[in-house]
Amino acid sequence: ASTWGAVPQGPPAILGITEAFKADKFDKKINLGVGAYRDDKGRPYVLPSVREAERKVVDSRLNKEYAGITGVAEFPALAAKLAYGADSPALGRIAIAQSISGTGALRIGAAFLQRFFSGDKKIFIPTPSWANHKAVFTDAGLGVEQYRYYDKDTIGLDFDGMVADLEAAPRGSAFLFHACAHNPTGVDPTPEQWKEVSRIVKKQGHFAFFDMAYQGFASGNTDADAFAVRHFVDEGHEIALCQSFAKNMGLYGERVGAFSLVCADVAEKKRVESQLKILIRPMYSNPPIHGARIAAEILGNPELYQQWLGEVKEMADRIITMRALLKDNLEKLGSQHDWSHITNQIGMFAYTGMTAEEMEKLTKEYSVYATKDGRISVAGITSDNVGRLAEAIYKVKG
Ligand SMILES: Cc1[nH+]cc(COP(=O)(O)O)c(/C=N/[C@@H](CC(=O)O)C(=O)O)c1O
Repeated sequence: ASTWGAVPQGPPAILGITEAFKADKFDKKINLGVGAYRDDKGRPYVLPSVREAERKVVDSRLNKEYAGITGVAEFPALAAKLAYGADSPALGRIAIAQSISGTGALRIGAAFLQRFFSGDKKIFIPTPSWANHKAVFTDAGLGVEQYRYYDKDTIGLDFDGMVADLEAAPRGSAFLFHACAHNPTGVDPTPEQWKEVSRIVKKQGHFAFFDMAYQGFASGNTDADAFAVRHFVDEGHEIALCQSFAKNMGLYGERVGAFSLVCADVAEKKRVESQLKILIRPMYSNPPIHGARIAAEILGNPELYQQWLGEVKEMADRIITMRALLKDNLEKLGSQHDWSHITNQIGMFAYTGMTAEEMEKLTKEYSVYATKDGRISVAGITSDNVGRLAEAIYKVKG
């Protein structure tokens, strides 16, 4: 038999939708499957502040030497300031390493838990969660369990179910929380609900593991989007945090992110950071330098930082406007459904509440491409296609 004769064919990944979209010849086809921002003309968007920062980096004619294991020197501390707040008293006791974007941060965190977590080597993730979460944690050797999160009847948060599952889990369990812009539902806890979750997590001695892939991109305000993370730290939780700069800086393919652990004190932070290095070195040794230099240039340069804040708010505002336009168009067509979830939800995605069959019809009959779970990437909606999208949804669902 051949060397790899036993290797089975795997199922198509999420990117299967993009292939089908590309194959569709209809000139008014709409792609709502891709998890990346698009401008109002449906094009990928390179932020001007990123272009400017990149020009500065290139003009500085830096060498191409290895970064340290924890990344481009000035980047991690700047990423921590963005997430935790420049004036956070915790900054000095946070162990942090640059990562290969958000996925890489999740993988470092999963591997660290697998190696050092004192509780059960498993993590509770929301139902539903990002399609890749389960595989990242499982491949790192962690068990994965679910907690209730989305309520399909209200197309909102099943807060009572979430609380019940937090209470029912064994003391000292690890829980994954989406810090803002929950993927795929777009449904976030309110600040009041986050305060209640923090209280229960503390009471149960649970460990809070945050995935913050959309800071600034959700509400348009980097501080507002970091509320949950900062509240938990203020309440004394020693959290884990995964950051991605894919969406909020549009650095998708540059793979810029960070993984951090809030420690008890500086001595613990030093020990933890030493173990992060021991874990990262055999994983990929050290991270790519170009994207992190761009991000550090933006985060470290006051003018560029202000320019970037404006641009990330523009992206968030366009998403918010498209949500409102879609809801208005559906109502103008005479749809009797309550579509308020489309504008109540936040971030890149909207959970329409449509069934797999309805999503199938949207694709087959109207060339609207999206995942079967009813998730649409709002970034794929433009002023030009929102009318046709509303008509398609109205014809399929009424
Ligand atoms: C919640 C969440 N966490 C982490 C990531 C990883 O992003 P990275 O590019 O590694 O920084 C993504 C990406 N989500 C979109 C893209 C993808 O699936 O890869 C998506 O849901 O389409 C998330 O939605």
